[in-house]
Amino acid sequence: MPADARAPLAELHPGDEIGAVGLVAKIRAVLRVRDFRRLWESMALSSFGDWLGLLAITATATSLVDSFAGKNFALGAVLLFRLLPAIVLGPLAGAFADRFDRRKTMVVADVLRFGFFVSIPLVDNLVWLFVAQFLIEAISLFWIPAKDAAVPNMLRKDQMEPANQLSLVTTYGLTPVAAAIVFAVLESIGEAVQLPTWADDSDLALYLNALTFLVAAIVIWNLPSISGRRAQGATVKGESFLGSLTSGFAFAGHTPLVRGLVIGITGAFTAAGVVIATAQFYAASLGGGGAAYALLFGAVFIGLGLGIALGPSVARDLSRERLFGVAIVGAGVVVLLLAWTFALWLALLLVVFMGFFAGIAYLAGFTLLGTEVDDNLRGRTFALVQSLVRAALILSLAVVPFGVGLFNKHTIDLGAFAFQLTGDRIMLFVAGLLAAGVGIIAYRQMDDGRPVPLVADVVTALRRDTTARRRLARGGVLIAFEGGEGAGKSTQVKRLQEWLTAEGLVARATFEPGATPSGAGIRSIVLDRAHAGISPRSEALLYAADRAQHVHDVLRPALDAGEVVITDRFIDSSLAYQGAGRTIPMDDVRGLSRWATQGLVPDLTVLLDLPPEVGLARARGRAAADRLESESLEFHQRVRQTFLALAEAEPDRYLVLDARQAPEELAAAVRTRVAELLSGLPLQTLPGGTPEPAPAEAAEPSVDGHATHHPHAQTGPTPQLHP
Ligand SMILES: Nc1ncnc2c1ncn2[C@@H]1O[C@H](COP(=O)(O)OP(=O)(O)OP(=O)(O)O)[C@@H](O)[C@H]1O
Ligand SMILES: Cc1cn([C@H]2C[C@H](O)[C@@H](COP(=O)(O)O)O2)c(=O)[nH]c1=O
Repeated sequence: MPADARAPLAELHPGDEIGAVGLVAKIRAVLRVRDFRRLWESMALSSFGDWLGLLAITATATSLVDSFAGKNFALGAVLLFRLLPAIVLGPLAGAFADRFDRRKTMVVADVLRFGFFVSIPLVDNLVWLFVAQFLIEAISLFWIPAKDAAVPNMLRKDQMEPANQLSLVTTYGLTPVAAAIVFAVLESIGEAVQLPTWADDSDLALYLNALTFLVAAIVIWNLPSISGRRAQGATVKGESFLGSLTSGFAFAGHTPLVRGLVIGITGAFTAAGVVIATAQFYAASLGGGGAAYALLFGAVFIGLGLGIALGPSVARDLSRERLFGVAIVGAGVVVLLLAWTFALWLALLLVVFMGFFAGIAYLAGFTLLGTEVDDNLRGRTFALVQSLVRAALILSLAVVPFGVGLFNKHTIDLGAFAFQLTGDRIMLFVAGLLAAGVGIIAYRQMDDGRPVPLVADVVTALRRDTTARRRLARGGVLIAFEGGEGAGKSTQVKRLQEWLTAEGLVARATFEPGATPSGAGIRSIVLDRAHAGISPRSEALLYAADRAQHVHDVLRPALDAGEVVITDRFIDSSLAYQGAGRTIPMDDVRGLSRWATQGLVPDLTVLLDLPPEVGLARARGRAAADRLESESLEFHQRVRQTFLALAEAEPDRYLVLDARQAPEELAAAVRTRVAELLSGLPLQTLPGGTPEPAPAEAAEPSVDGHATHHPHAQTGPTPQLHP
């Protein structure tokens, strides 16, 4: 077809799609947002301080008592005082974060934490240590929801997931390691050098920790964007503090998505508490003692890290609502398996998997809270979750030892196989059931009623099978025609569209390159013989750009509406012409096209195969040769061989026809195959199966530049087709 012979189908739409970009690039992009970067830096500093503080406080607490029991009591009390305030103060802190200037809340909290941390070594007394610890935790409860609620205002919705990945890896991966190293260094300095009494033992670590909060306060003070609209004062007009507290609870209770998240997160943390509380008994039962315990502990963190880092890309196509429930159920199933595992190596492997699922669920839940909850309720929602999480942890840590003691040891004799059933394993089993149960409940609460069955959704998402996913989502059908010059593609596309329309289906004919206004510009560049100097790579990029716009403006909307879309050329043309013709590595061309189309693959590709000399002669009978038609015969032979090789690699998805046959014969063969393909699919049908007055109308663009849906069309089962 001549370079300028095609009419544009749709106007350029200004919205840009975000492509599949690597995690590092996404994180870099997030860090380029100045205010988020500063907040992240200060959060990293505070988190480092927190871990250092925990190490220093536990060391100080145990150093302040002498007996073994006393040391254990002091250690337990430190952890209890860390968790306790959240239960009482968490919801209040959330209402505070939603009502008042979040920046001021965070700065005041950091300054107070600085003061209390400095006071611990100065007062040097166990009771004050507990009091200070309680107060620091209580203050942190105001800082955390203010920060969590502020972040979504700094970033785009699609940036929340990488931002959370970065925050979680920083808080649970980088800063604890850094804190442990610094703590060890400070401890050895304390041992090597004679220090004054106000700076001995773990005091240096506590002072350094205090300093981190002061620096964080200064950084946050200089970030006015954290305040947002709250800079002008309280924003919840006409609502008392108590009122906003209760409306926060009501929101969480009555919004299925949030209810599902709260149930899922709380249940998962209860189960996590059980796993933590039984870990030492379990490690002992594996015969590994303290070393096994340390290994299991490390394995959880490896799993968590992998889940947080890789989860979003592994399950890229799955909705986060579904991913959340599925991941909790996954973690629960692994815990159930752990309860019956007696080999250390297997237990370690399962624990990595458990951490992996837990990491995915945590990231998905946290991201959903940030993206789906309105700014004016976000603080309360985050705070409610953190209170429940801590309460769940305390409860399971307190109750589980009784459960373990209660069941004690029983030997189960199955004749050929006897094993010991211990309380810790029974508790683990209960934890697994609990996690799987809450995962299912959360999934049910949060499911948005999409018609795609869960298992098929998960399997196709993991396989990246976009075609199957489109089918599952009751999307339309994409048919591509491929072949060399003059093979008869345009002729067959037109015939097929006319037949489908006569059969009562909404069928859209389109083409590449040039089906959009910007694509038309690209078409005239790539096909104009005057542009002889275009390099192969730039040619490949031009075709990919045309395709990206084509998918965005024409193919996607039409497929989403359930139409049958027939395109004259698609990805295979790039592989054949730019890959084989221009000898660009196939994988590069494939990657480029995949990126441009976001993985869109035709349901059927009809290859009209013709010796290039015949096709070129046909094309030349029609118009003067364009830039690509003017290429050598060897070039066109490579193109033909590549088309054939692509079809050979996937015979089920291709229909290869000898294009030397008469147009009618070809059209009949195409109809037979398409009738088979469409049989029973729910597609857009014309009212009463009435044929369209003019076939081209179905492909008319709307005024906003997007493909239109036929005004009277409806989605229904495909009528019996008559090939
Ligand atoms: N089966 C056929 N046998 C003989 N001639 C045909 C056949 N199909 C189409 N033609 C003729 O060959 C020419 C090219 O056909 P058509 O435009 O459909 O091919 P095309 O593959 O779309 O070409 P291009 O790749 O240049 O866009 C037209 O003149 C058309 O009438
Ligand atoms: C999509 C696509 C096309 N080409 C080439 C193939 C043809 O020579 C022209 C298009 O002309 P037609 O008359 O519309 O068939 O462009 C290509 O090289 N790479 C592609 O991806």
